[in-house]
Amino acid sequence: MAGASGRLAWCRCLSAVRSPLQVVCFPALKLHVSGAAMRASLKDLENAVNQVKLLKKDPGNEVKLKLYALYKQATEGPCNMPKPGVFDLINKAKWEAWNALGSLPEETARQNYVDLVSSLSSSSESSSQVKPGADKEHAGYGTLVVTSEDGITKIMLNRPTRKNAISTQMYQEIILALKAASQDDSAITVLTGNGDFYCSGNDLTNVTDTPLGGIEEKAKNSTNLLRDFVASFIDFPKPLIAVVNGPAVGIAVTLLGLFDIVYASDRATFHTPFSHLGLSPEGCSSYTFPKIMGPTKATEMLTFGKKLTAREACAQGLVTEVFPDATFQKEVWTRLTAYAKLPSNVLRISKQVIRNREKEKLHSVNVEESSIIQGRFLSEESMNAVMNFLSKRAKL
Ligand SMILES: CCCCC/C=C/C(=O)SCCNC(=O)CCNC(=O)[C@H](O)C(C)(C)COP(=O)(O)OP(=O)(O)OC[C@H]1O[C@@H](n2cnc3c(N)ncnc32)[C@H](O)[C@@H]1OP(=O)(O)O
Repeated sequence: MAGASGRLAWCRCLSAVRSPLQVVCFPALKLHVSGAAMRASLKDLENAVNQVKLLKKDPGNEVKLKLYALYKQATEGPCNMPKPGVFDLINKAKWEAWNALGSLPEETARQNYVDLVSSLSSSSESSSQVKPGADKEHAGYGTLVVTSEDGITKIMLNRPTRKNAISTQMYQEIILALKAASQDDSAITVLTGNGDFYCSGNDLTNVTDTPLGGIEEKAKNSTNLLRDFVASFIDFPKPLIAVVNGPAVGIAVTLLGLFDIVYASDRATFHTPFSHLGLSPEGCSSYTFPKIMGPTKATEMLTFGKKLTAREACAQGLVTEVFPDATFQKEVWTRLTAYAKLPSNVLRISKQVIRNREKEKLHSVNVEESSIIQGRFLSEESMNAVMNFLSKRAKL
């Protein structure tokens, strides 16, 4: 079906995504998927394409890429183009957006396109009037988008082209964002990812900025950062909710044991390949995982790197509830908005009653895990694994 409609979409996107710089600079939008009945027709798709032209507000390049990818998937099926070269940034971004949809059925892509346009149209209509409670974006973050609205502070990991890998800057910004959220007047705090991944874990290029003190100093700095980062989750005083919008890897998975609720799209997977990377468990998972799922299931994940589907993770208690990807955002945010209306002081007290007696233990586990991993950072296995990834010889 790679006919005129496909070529039209390509041209449309070429004019929409003007420069790679804009892809980075436009603020990311919330992609609320409407819960409209499934099965948009071809006519609905055509109407939605026309509606895009009438939007009053530029939706930003992230959304345009998403629209492009959904349109291509809806009209041509899974990505059928060769990956563009590294310097062809615009076409590479488009290719990645389309390719990320994998084997999503054409009808689902069509429905998602129509839903996305309808959510953009309604937000574009209301954006001309400043209404109370409208999204308030917190300034000053380079790797996150942090917003507060309707009693919810949302911390969104925002490096979608790196699958939201956690760079050194992102570790530091998450610590700061959690600190700020712990003191703001929101009732609950949510961590989620922008794009098709929740988070691909530690950014493996973090090791490349070795300080003057050499790799020993690098290992020490990384360990201190890891310990402080995990401590900020242990100490977080209000309900902390993970909205796992896609695959999660490494530290993004282990930390889930410190969250109060974990909602996952059925597209999400949970993978902790520490042994493959020459590393040892962190994020207090050596303690929380055996408690959550029992020691043998924890060993399969943490020692042998077994990757779980969202449904498996839910059956094992790591995930609270799984939602179909097509309605994930709508269902989860509807539920969270209702939860956030409960009295915020009671939510805080309730969390602390449930969690506080474990806090001391968790801090001591964190210190112990961090000291063990410091040795692992310097091991030959770990360095080889990182080098293999960086030289593109290995992927999980
Ligand atoms: C403070 C220290 C803490 C230390 C504790 C360690 C904790 C951990 O989290 S261990 C786990 C670390 N994570 C990984 O090993 C994941 C590595 N990434 C991958 O295997 C894959 O990228 C993937 C499976 C996550 C996704 O594959 P795919 O869908 O095919 O997408 P790409 O590989 O093309 O990714 C796009 C782009 O993003 C780069 N990237 C993805 N993840 C990472 C990462 N974790 N670190 C650095 N870079 C990452 C990837 O290299 C691609 O870049 P380009 O090729 O330049 O486009």
